[in-house]
Amino acid sequence: MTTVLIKGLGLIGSSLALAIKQAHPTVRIIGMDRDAASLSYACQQGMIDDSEIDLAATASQADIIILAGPVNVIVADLQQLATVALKPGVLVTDVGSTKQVVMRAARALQERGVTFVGGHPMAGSHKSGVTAGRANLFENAFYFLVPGLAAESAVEQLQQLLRAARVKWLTVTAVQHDRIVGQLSHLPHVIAAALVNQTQQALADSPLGLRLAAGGFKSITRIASSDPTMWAAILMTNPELITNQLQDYINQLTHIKMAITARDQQTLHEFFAAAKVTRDHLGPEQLGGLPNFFDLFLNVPDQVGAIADVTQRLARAQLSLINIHILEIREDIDGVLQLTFSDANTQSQAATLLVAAGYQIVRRN
Ligand SMILES: NC(=O)c1ccc[n+]([C@@H]2O[C@H](COP(=O)([O-])OP(=O)(O)OC[C@H]3O[C@@H](n4cnc5c(N)ncnc54)[C@H](O)[C@@H]3O)[C@@H](O)[C@H]2O)c1
Ligand SMILES: O=C(O)C(=O)C[C@]1(C(=O)O)C=C[C@@H](O)C=C1
Repeated sequence: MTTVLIKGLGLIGSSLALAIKQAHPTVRIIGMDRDAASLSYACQQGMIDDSEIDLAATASQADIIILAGPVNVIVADLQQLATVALKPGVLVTDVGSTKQVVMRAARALQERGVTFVGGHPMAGSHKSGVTAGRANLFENAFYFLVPGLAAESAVEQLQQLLRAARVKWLTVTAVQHDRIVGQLSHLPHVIAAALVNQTQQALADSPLGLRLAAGGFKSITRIASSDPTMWAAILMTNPELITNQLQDYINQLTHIKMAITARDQQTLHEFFAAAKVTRDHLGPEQLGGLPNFFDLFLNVPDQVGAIADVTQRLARAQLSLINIHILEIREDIDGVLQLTFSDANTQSQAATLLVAAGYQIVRRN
């Protein structure tokens, strides 16, 4: 029986566990996480078979080890794995969003003859944690592989293990990876967070402030809701490339600022026209991955049992919730519940059901 150890059972680790179980129900999955509640949730949901807390003591049981914590934790795990007993023939991989630092950290392990394949599914979400995990999170998305010194058979073994994830595999070097992903993922996260922070400050004196935002602000800033720990770790492990890309971006802003100052209509038009041509050629089929998560924002009264009423109605109709988040419940004032579903159909059925029960949907994403 194959044993897979997944360390870090958050969004990505749990989604991989679900995909592995789907294609290989007999594989034994050992889950590791510093958060006990995540481990017990994963056990209850059948994502994992066993939970452990000590990597050094558990690693030797595994045929495949998947490191799925924040990048700095992956680096520390690789350093630790280089010093402990491992099964002969074990395959180690990771899912970290930066690859040069990870490949460097894997060297000591490789020098011991252990196979390491760097990995990075280019899909995810601004949501984090085990409750957001789902088997089809990566469907149709690119999954970068950095084989380094690993043999082709090791890559095939990993692809076979994760076949239910239905990804598009792409082999790259660590340098290629960090440059492309820096531009397509790391830089946008910096920009989104900077825009939210700057807007918050700029509108601090406006009574409704950010609440007046419509589609434009919401689309460009969704990812500002991502996990700060994960993103700090990513920027700390790809600093040179990101600062260069950030400087190029600042140059673009300076250029457009100068055009606005000079009332240079032609430059402004060219600026937007060039971006439109590029973006219009990127249809959904060119952009990897399925749409993300489907949210309903619901007004709920400040009454005992109000949240239970919502969840019970959904459960009776067999409409599965991925996540529930209380955004605001203040005494004597209606609160807002954020309900997250895995697909548009469930979201729409839930909306119909809840509206029929008298609830008011204030927003849907
Ligand atoms: N979120 C995304 O969109 C995305 C996409 C692709 C890859 N990644 C990468 O995948 C990795 C995991 O990201 P995620 O979105 O699943 O994050 P997450 O926050 O949902 O999960 C991380 C998990 O690691 C656990 N953890 C943190 N430090 C730990 C430690 N020292 N020991 C044990 N467990 C620890 C946390 O408790 C949490 O359960 C990161 O390296 C990230 O860069 C993220
Ligand atoms: O969809 C999102 O919310 C994501 O941020 C996913 C996203 C990205 O596209 O930037 C984030 C980090 C990853 O390493 C890969 C994918």
